[in-house]
Amino acid sequence: MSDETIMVKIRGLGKRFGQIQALDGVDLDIERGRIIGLLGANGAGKSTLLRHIIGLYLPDSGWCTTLGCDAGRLGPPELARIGYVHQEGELIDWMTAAQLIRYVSVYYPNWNKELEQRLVGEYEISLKARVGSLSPGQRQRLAILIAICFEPELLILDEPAAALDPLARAQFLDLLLQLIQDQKRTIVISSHILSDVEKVIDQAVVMKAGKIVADASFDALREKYSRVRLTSLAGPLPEPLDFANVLECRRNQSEATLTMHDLPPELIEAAAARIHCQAEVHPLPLEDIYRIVVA
Ligand SMILES: Nc1ncnc2c1ncn2[C@@H]1O[C@H](COP(=O)(O)OP(=O)(O)OP(=O)(O)O)[C@@H](O)[C@H]1O
Repeated sequence: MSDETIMVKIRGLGKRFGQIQALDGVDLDIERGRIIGLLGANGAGKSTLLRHIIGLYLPDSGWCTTLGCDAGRLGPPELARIGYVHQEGELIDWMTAAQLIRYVSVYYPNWNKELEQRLVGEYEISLKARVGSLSPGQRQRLAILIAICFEPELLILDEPAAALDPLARAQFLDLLLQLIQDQKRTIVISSHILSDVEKVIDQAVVMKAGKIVADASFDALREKYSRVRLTSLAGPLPEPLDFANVLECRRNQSEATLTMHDLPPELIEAAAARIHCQAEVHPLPLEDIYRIVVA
């Protein structure tokens, strides 16, 4: 794949904080135009990985290039193409929201004034309020506005929705969906709210104890895992059920719900017909896929 299409390339990345191996041999390619969900339990290494991508941390071993440049040496031209929103977003507290927006926007020739005005309205940002007086959710909205309005090619979102109320989260997801209409934009989003993430991502990267344990297109994961509801058409279900590739089974006399992997719907339906059952095959929600992958 040409380097033009790879926004971030990571090989053998390792980072230790004292006794803690926060990253342990991470390899990852992030392609242009993708929206990637970075998932993992608390302490899995997500924020540490994202901070390496933008050069805030330097690796102990391995390397990371971002926009074709060693991440530790990103300069103003590259940083002007990267947006970053994180949980502890540091904003300038003594300014009003309006002053902060103006202060940031002058640095960016691409600043999208129309998007700014739309987000100020949709997010109900009080322009006259001092940044330091805003609630965590209001600060988060302001941080999102600032990271998005200069139209970065690469947008790194570290738990961007953690402080948002359900309505603001839904608005934020809509906004992400609009942003990715632009095929050139790439978004990496870490979040624990998997029901949100699954609405927008097309690649899932799952971390556990500093390693990547899954890196796949979301479509491939949804093909790999399925939930099957079996209903007996004649008499009780056989005991045991003669099905391959079953990860979990809940059943009673006449119905069963199976979590399965690597079995196409045609084969599931054929196996169900052999035991006189009807099978409904559904994709597995991301939350369940995640549970299986990190087990
Ligand atoms: N600056 C630091 N100093 C010391 N330890 C750190 C530092 N940053 C991260 N760690 C440790 O590295 C590990 C990975 O942390 P990281 O913040 O990357 O995890 P995470 O997956 O983002 O977690 P969460 O979902 O809770 O945000 C944790 O054990 C954390 O305590």
